[in-house]
Amino acid sequence: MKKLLLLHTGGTISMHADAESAAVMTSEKNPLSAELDKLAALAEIEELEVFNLPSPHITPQHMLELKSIIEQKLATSHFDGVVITHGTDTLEETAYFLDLTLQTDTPIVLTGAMRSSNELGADGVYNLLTASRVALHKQANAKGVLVVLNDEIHTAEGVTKTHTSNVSTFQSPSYGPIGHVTKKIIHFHHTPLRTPSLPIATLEKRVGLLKVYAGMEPEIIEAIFNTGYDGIVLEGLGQGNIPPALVPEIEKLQHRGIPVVLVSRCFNGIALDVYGYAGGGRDLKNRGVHFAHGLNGQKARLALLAALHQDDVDKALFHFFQSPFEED
Ligand SMILES: NC(=O)C[C@H](N)C(=O)O
Repeated sequence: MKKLLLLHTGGTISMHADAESAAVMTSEKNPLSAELDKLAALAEIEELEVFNLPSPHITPQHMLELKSIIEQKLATSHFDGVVITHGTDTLEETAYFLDLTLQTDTPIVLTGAMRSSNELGADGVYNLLTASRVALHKQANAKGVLVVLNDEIHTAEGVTKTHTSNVSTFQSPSYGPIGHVTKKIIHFHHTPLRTPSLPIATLEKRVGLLKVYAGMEPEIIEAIFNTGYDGIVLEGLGQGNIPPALVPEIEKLQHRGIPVVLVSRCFNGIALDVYGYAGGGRDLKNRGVHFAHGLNGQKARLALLAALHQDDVDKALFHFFQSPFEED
């Protein structure tokens, strides 16, 4: 029989709606634990409650702790797959952090739910079942960390939460899902390219994320670096541009050795060094700004955070943000 490691971290999938107020609340006893008989035919399950947190309470420190537990479990016993239940609000960030920092071919699949355990149409147990089927499937090997909800299989790198409440909230805007789950078969139709990994053991640095807007005031950036950030990600405009008033602040950051990474605030596409005007992508690249090539802001923030913890930060920034995208 196959072996599955099931790790709970909290989120709506582990919550219930209060009978009186209808507010969705953290459950003392995880409602999923009473449903494990539904997975019994698939595998022998080892279940562990790592946290019981709503996902807005999850920090990179929790992600690091989760990563260490996975490493330790995979080093001491054989598991055919790992499933992690997680709140959906920051699920993509934990998935991407694990994808960046873990080095294993064992399938690791995150799942969650949009409706809590006792709500009509609750999607948690169903998502847990399909995520487990994917994690135990031989084709899930060596595909990096995956996210499975609503019968779709997404990569940690591509996926994002796109809707506040709809059960089909998880989408990969640039590439679509890499596979689908049906009642009978699991159909992988794409093989993702693996992202370069940035292994880390500790977290001491701070990286901020700012959304750029028309007429953005330079004082915001000044305020950020006066409060001790080690790196900044800007969600720029369009193909990767910012208002010219911000450029002197970007220069100050460069002089202080604080790396700046640029992504686009657009929902789809890649930030690039196309425009040569003041604050345009070409101008920013010439000033040493790094481009995150299709990552969204919250994931670029984690990539920069991980890069800042490498022994040779410049090499890590180049290795991660530049070299994989250069044409021969
Ligand atoms: N659907 C969910 O899981 C949302 C919840 N606020 C969480 O992320 O914990």
